[in-house]
Amino acid sequence: MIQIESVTKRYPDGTTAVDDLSLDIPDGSITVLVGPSGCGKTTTLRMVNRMVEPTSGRILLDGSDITEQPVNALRRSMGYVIQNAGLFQHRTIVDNIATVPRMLGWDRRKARERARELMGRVGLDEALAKRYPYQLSGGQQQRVGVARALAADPPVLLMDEPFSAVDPIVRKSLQAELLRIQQELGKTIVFVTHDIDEAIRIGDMIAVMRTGGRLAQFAPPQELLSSPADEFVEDFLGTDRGIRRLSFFTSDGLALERGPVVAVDAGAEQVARATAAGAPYLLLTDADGKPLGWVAPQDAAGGADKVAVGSLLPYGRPFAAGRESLRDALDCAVLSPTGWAVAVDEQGAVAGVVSQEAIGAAIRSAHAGQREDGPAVPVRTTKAEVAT
Ligand SMILES: Nc1ncnc2c1ncn2[C@@H]1O[C@H](COP(=O)(O)OP(=O)(O)OP(=O)(O)O)[C@@H](O)[C@H]1O
Repeated sequence: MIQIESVTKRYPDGTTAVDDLSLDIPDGSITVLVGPSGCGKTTTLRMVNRMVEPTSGRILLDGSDITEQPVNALRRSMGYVIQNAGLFQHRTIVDNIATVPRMLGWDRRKARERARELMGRVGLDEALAKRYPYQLSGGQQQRVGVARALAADPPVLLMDEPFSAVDPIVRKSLQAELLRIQQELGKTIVFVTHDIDEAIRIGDMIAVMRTGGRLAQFAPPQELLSSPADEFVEDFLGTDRGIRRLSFFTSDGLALERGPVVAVDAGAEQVARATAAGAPYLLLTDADGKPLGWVAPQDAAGGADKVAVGSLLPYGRPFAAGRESLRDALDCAVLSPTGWAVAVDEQGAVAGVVSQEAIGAAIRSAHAGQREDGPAVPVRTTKAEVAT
């Protein structure tokens, strides 16, 4: 655990960058420092690896004051990733990643082997190993930066706005990759960003800082969204926090209906049975159970096999039953022309359909459950999928 105890940093020009900050950063999870520009996030991160020394207070790593060990040893136990990756331009990708192992005295072959293994782990094609950084995209360079920080297998990763310079789609895939790596390797990650959406997507714990280097709130994302400590945090979270909070509720408990689902070769009798279930539309599926589209019951009364597939209403984006959140289910229902969301299993076959009203009821009961039981525990798989 990293414990930041009453730490203050005043720069020589009198700027107070961090003011009496105390934080317990748990092991094996992602803690995000978030806040407006200039609120002291980078200064805090750099005090953890002693690139900046506090004016007062102290920082403990596994119970020991970090000033008690040689600074080089401390930094070797902490990978460091920065915006734009900070790669060595004159070194190949594989040698960039092998930098720290080489510094630690590994022979070249072993260090390069490790580097190639890490390329796979961060989703880089091995064919890029011999290239130079300028021959890679921004997103690929950030992956190299993460691989380089992981090379000596440090227990701690410090990441300073690592994904800020890439476009939103690449950024989402880097976030998903980080969550996957975190699940596999269980590192203690301290991540700085000014983007609250990024913080909510990847953080297990989020420290919201305000200008002047003071802590506004330290809480898991779902608690931040449900109970912001004050107006500053509320404003910082933005207007749609109710919707975003739904990302933390699984779609597990949704009552999926199979009644209105009929195969494309269903005859008039089966259609009549499905119609009797009372849903305003029927969902037709192909021979593998995959969704084809919606049809009004009266238009299929002669049998689903008589309906032209081209005339079906589109089913929109289905959601993965149980694996995606209530937010995904609601999004699917809102975007569906019928107001019903389609749930699919891992093979993409229809698991059932669900109306906006039923999703609304599930949201109400999830909120009621949360009020009784305290903050909901985030579903990690859901979270990883949110980031993809
Ligand atoms: N070396 C320095 N000397 C003087 N003031 C500094 C120094 N480094 C940072 N500051 C000031 O300290 C405050 C906190 O800076 P810091 O970089 O930690 O903030 P930040 O939250 O990471 O900002 P950003 O999101 O813009 O990167 C700012 O007012 C900044 O101008």
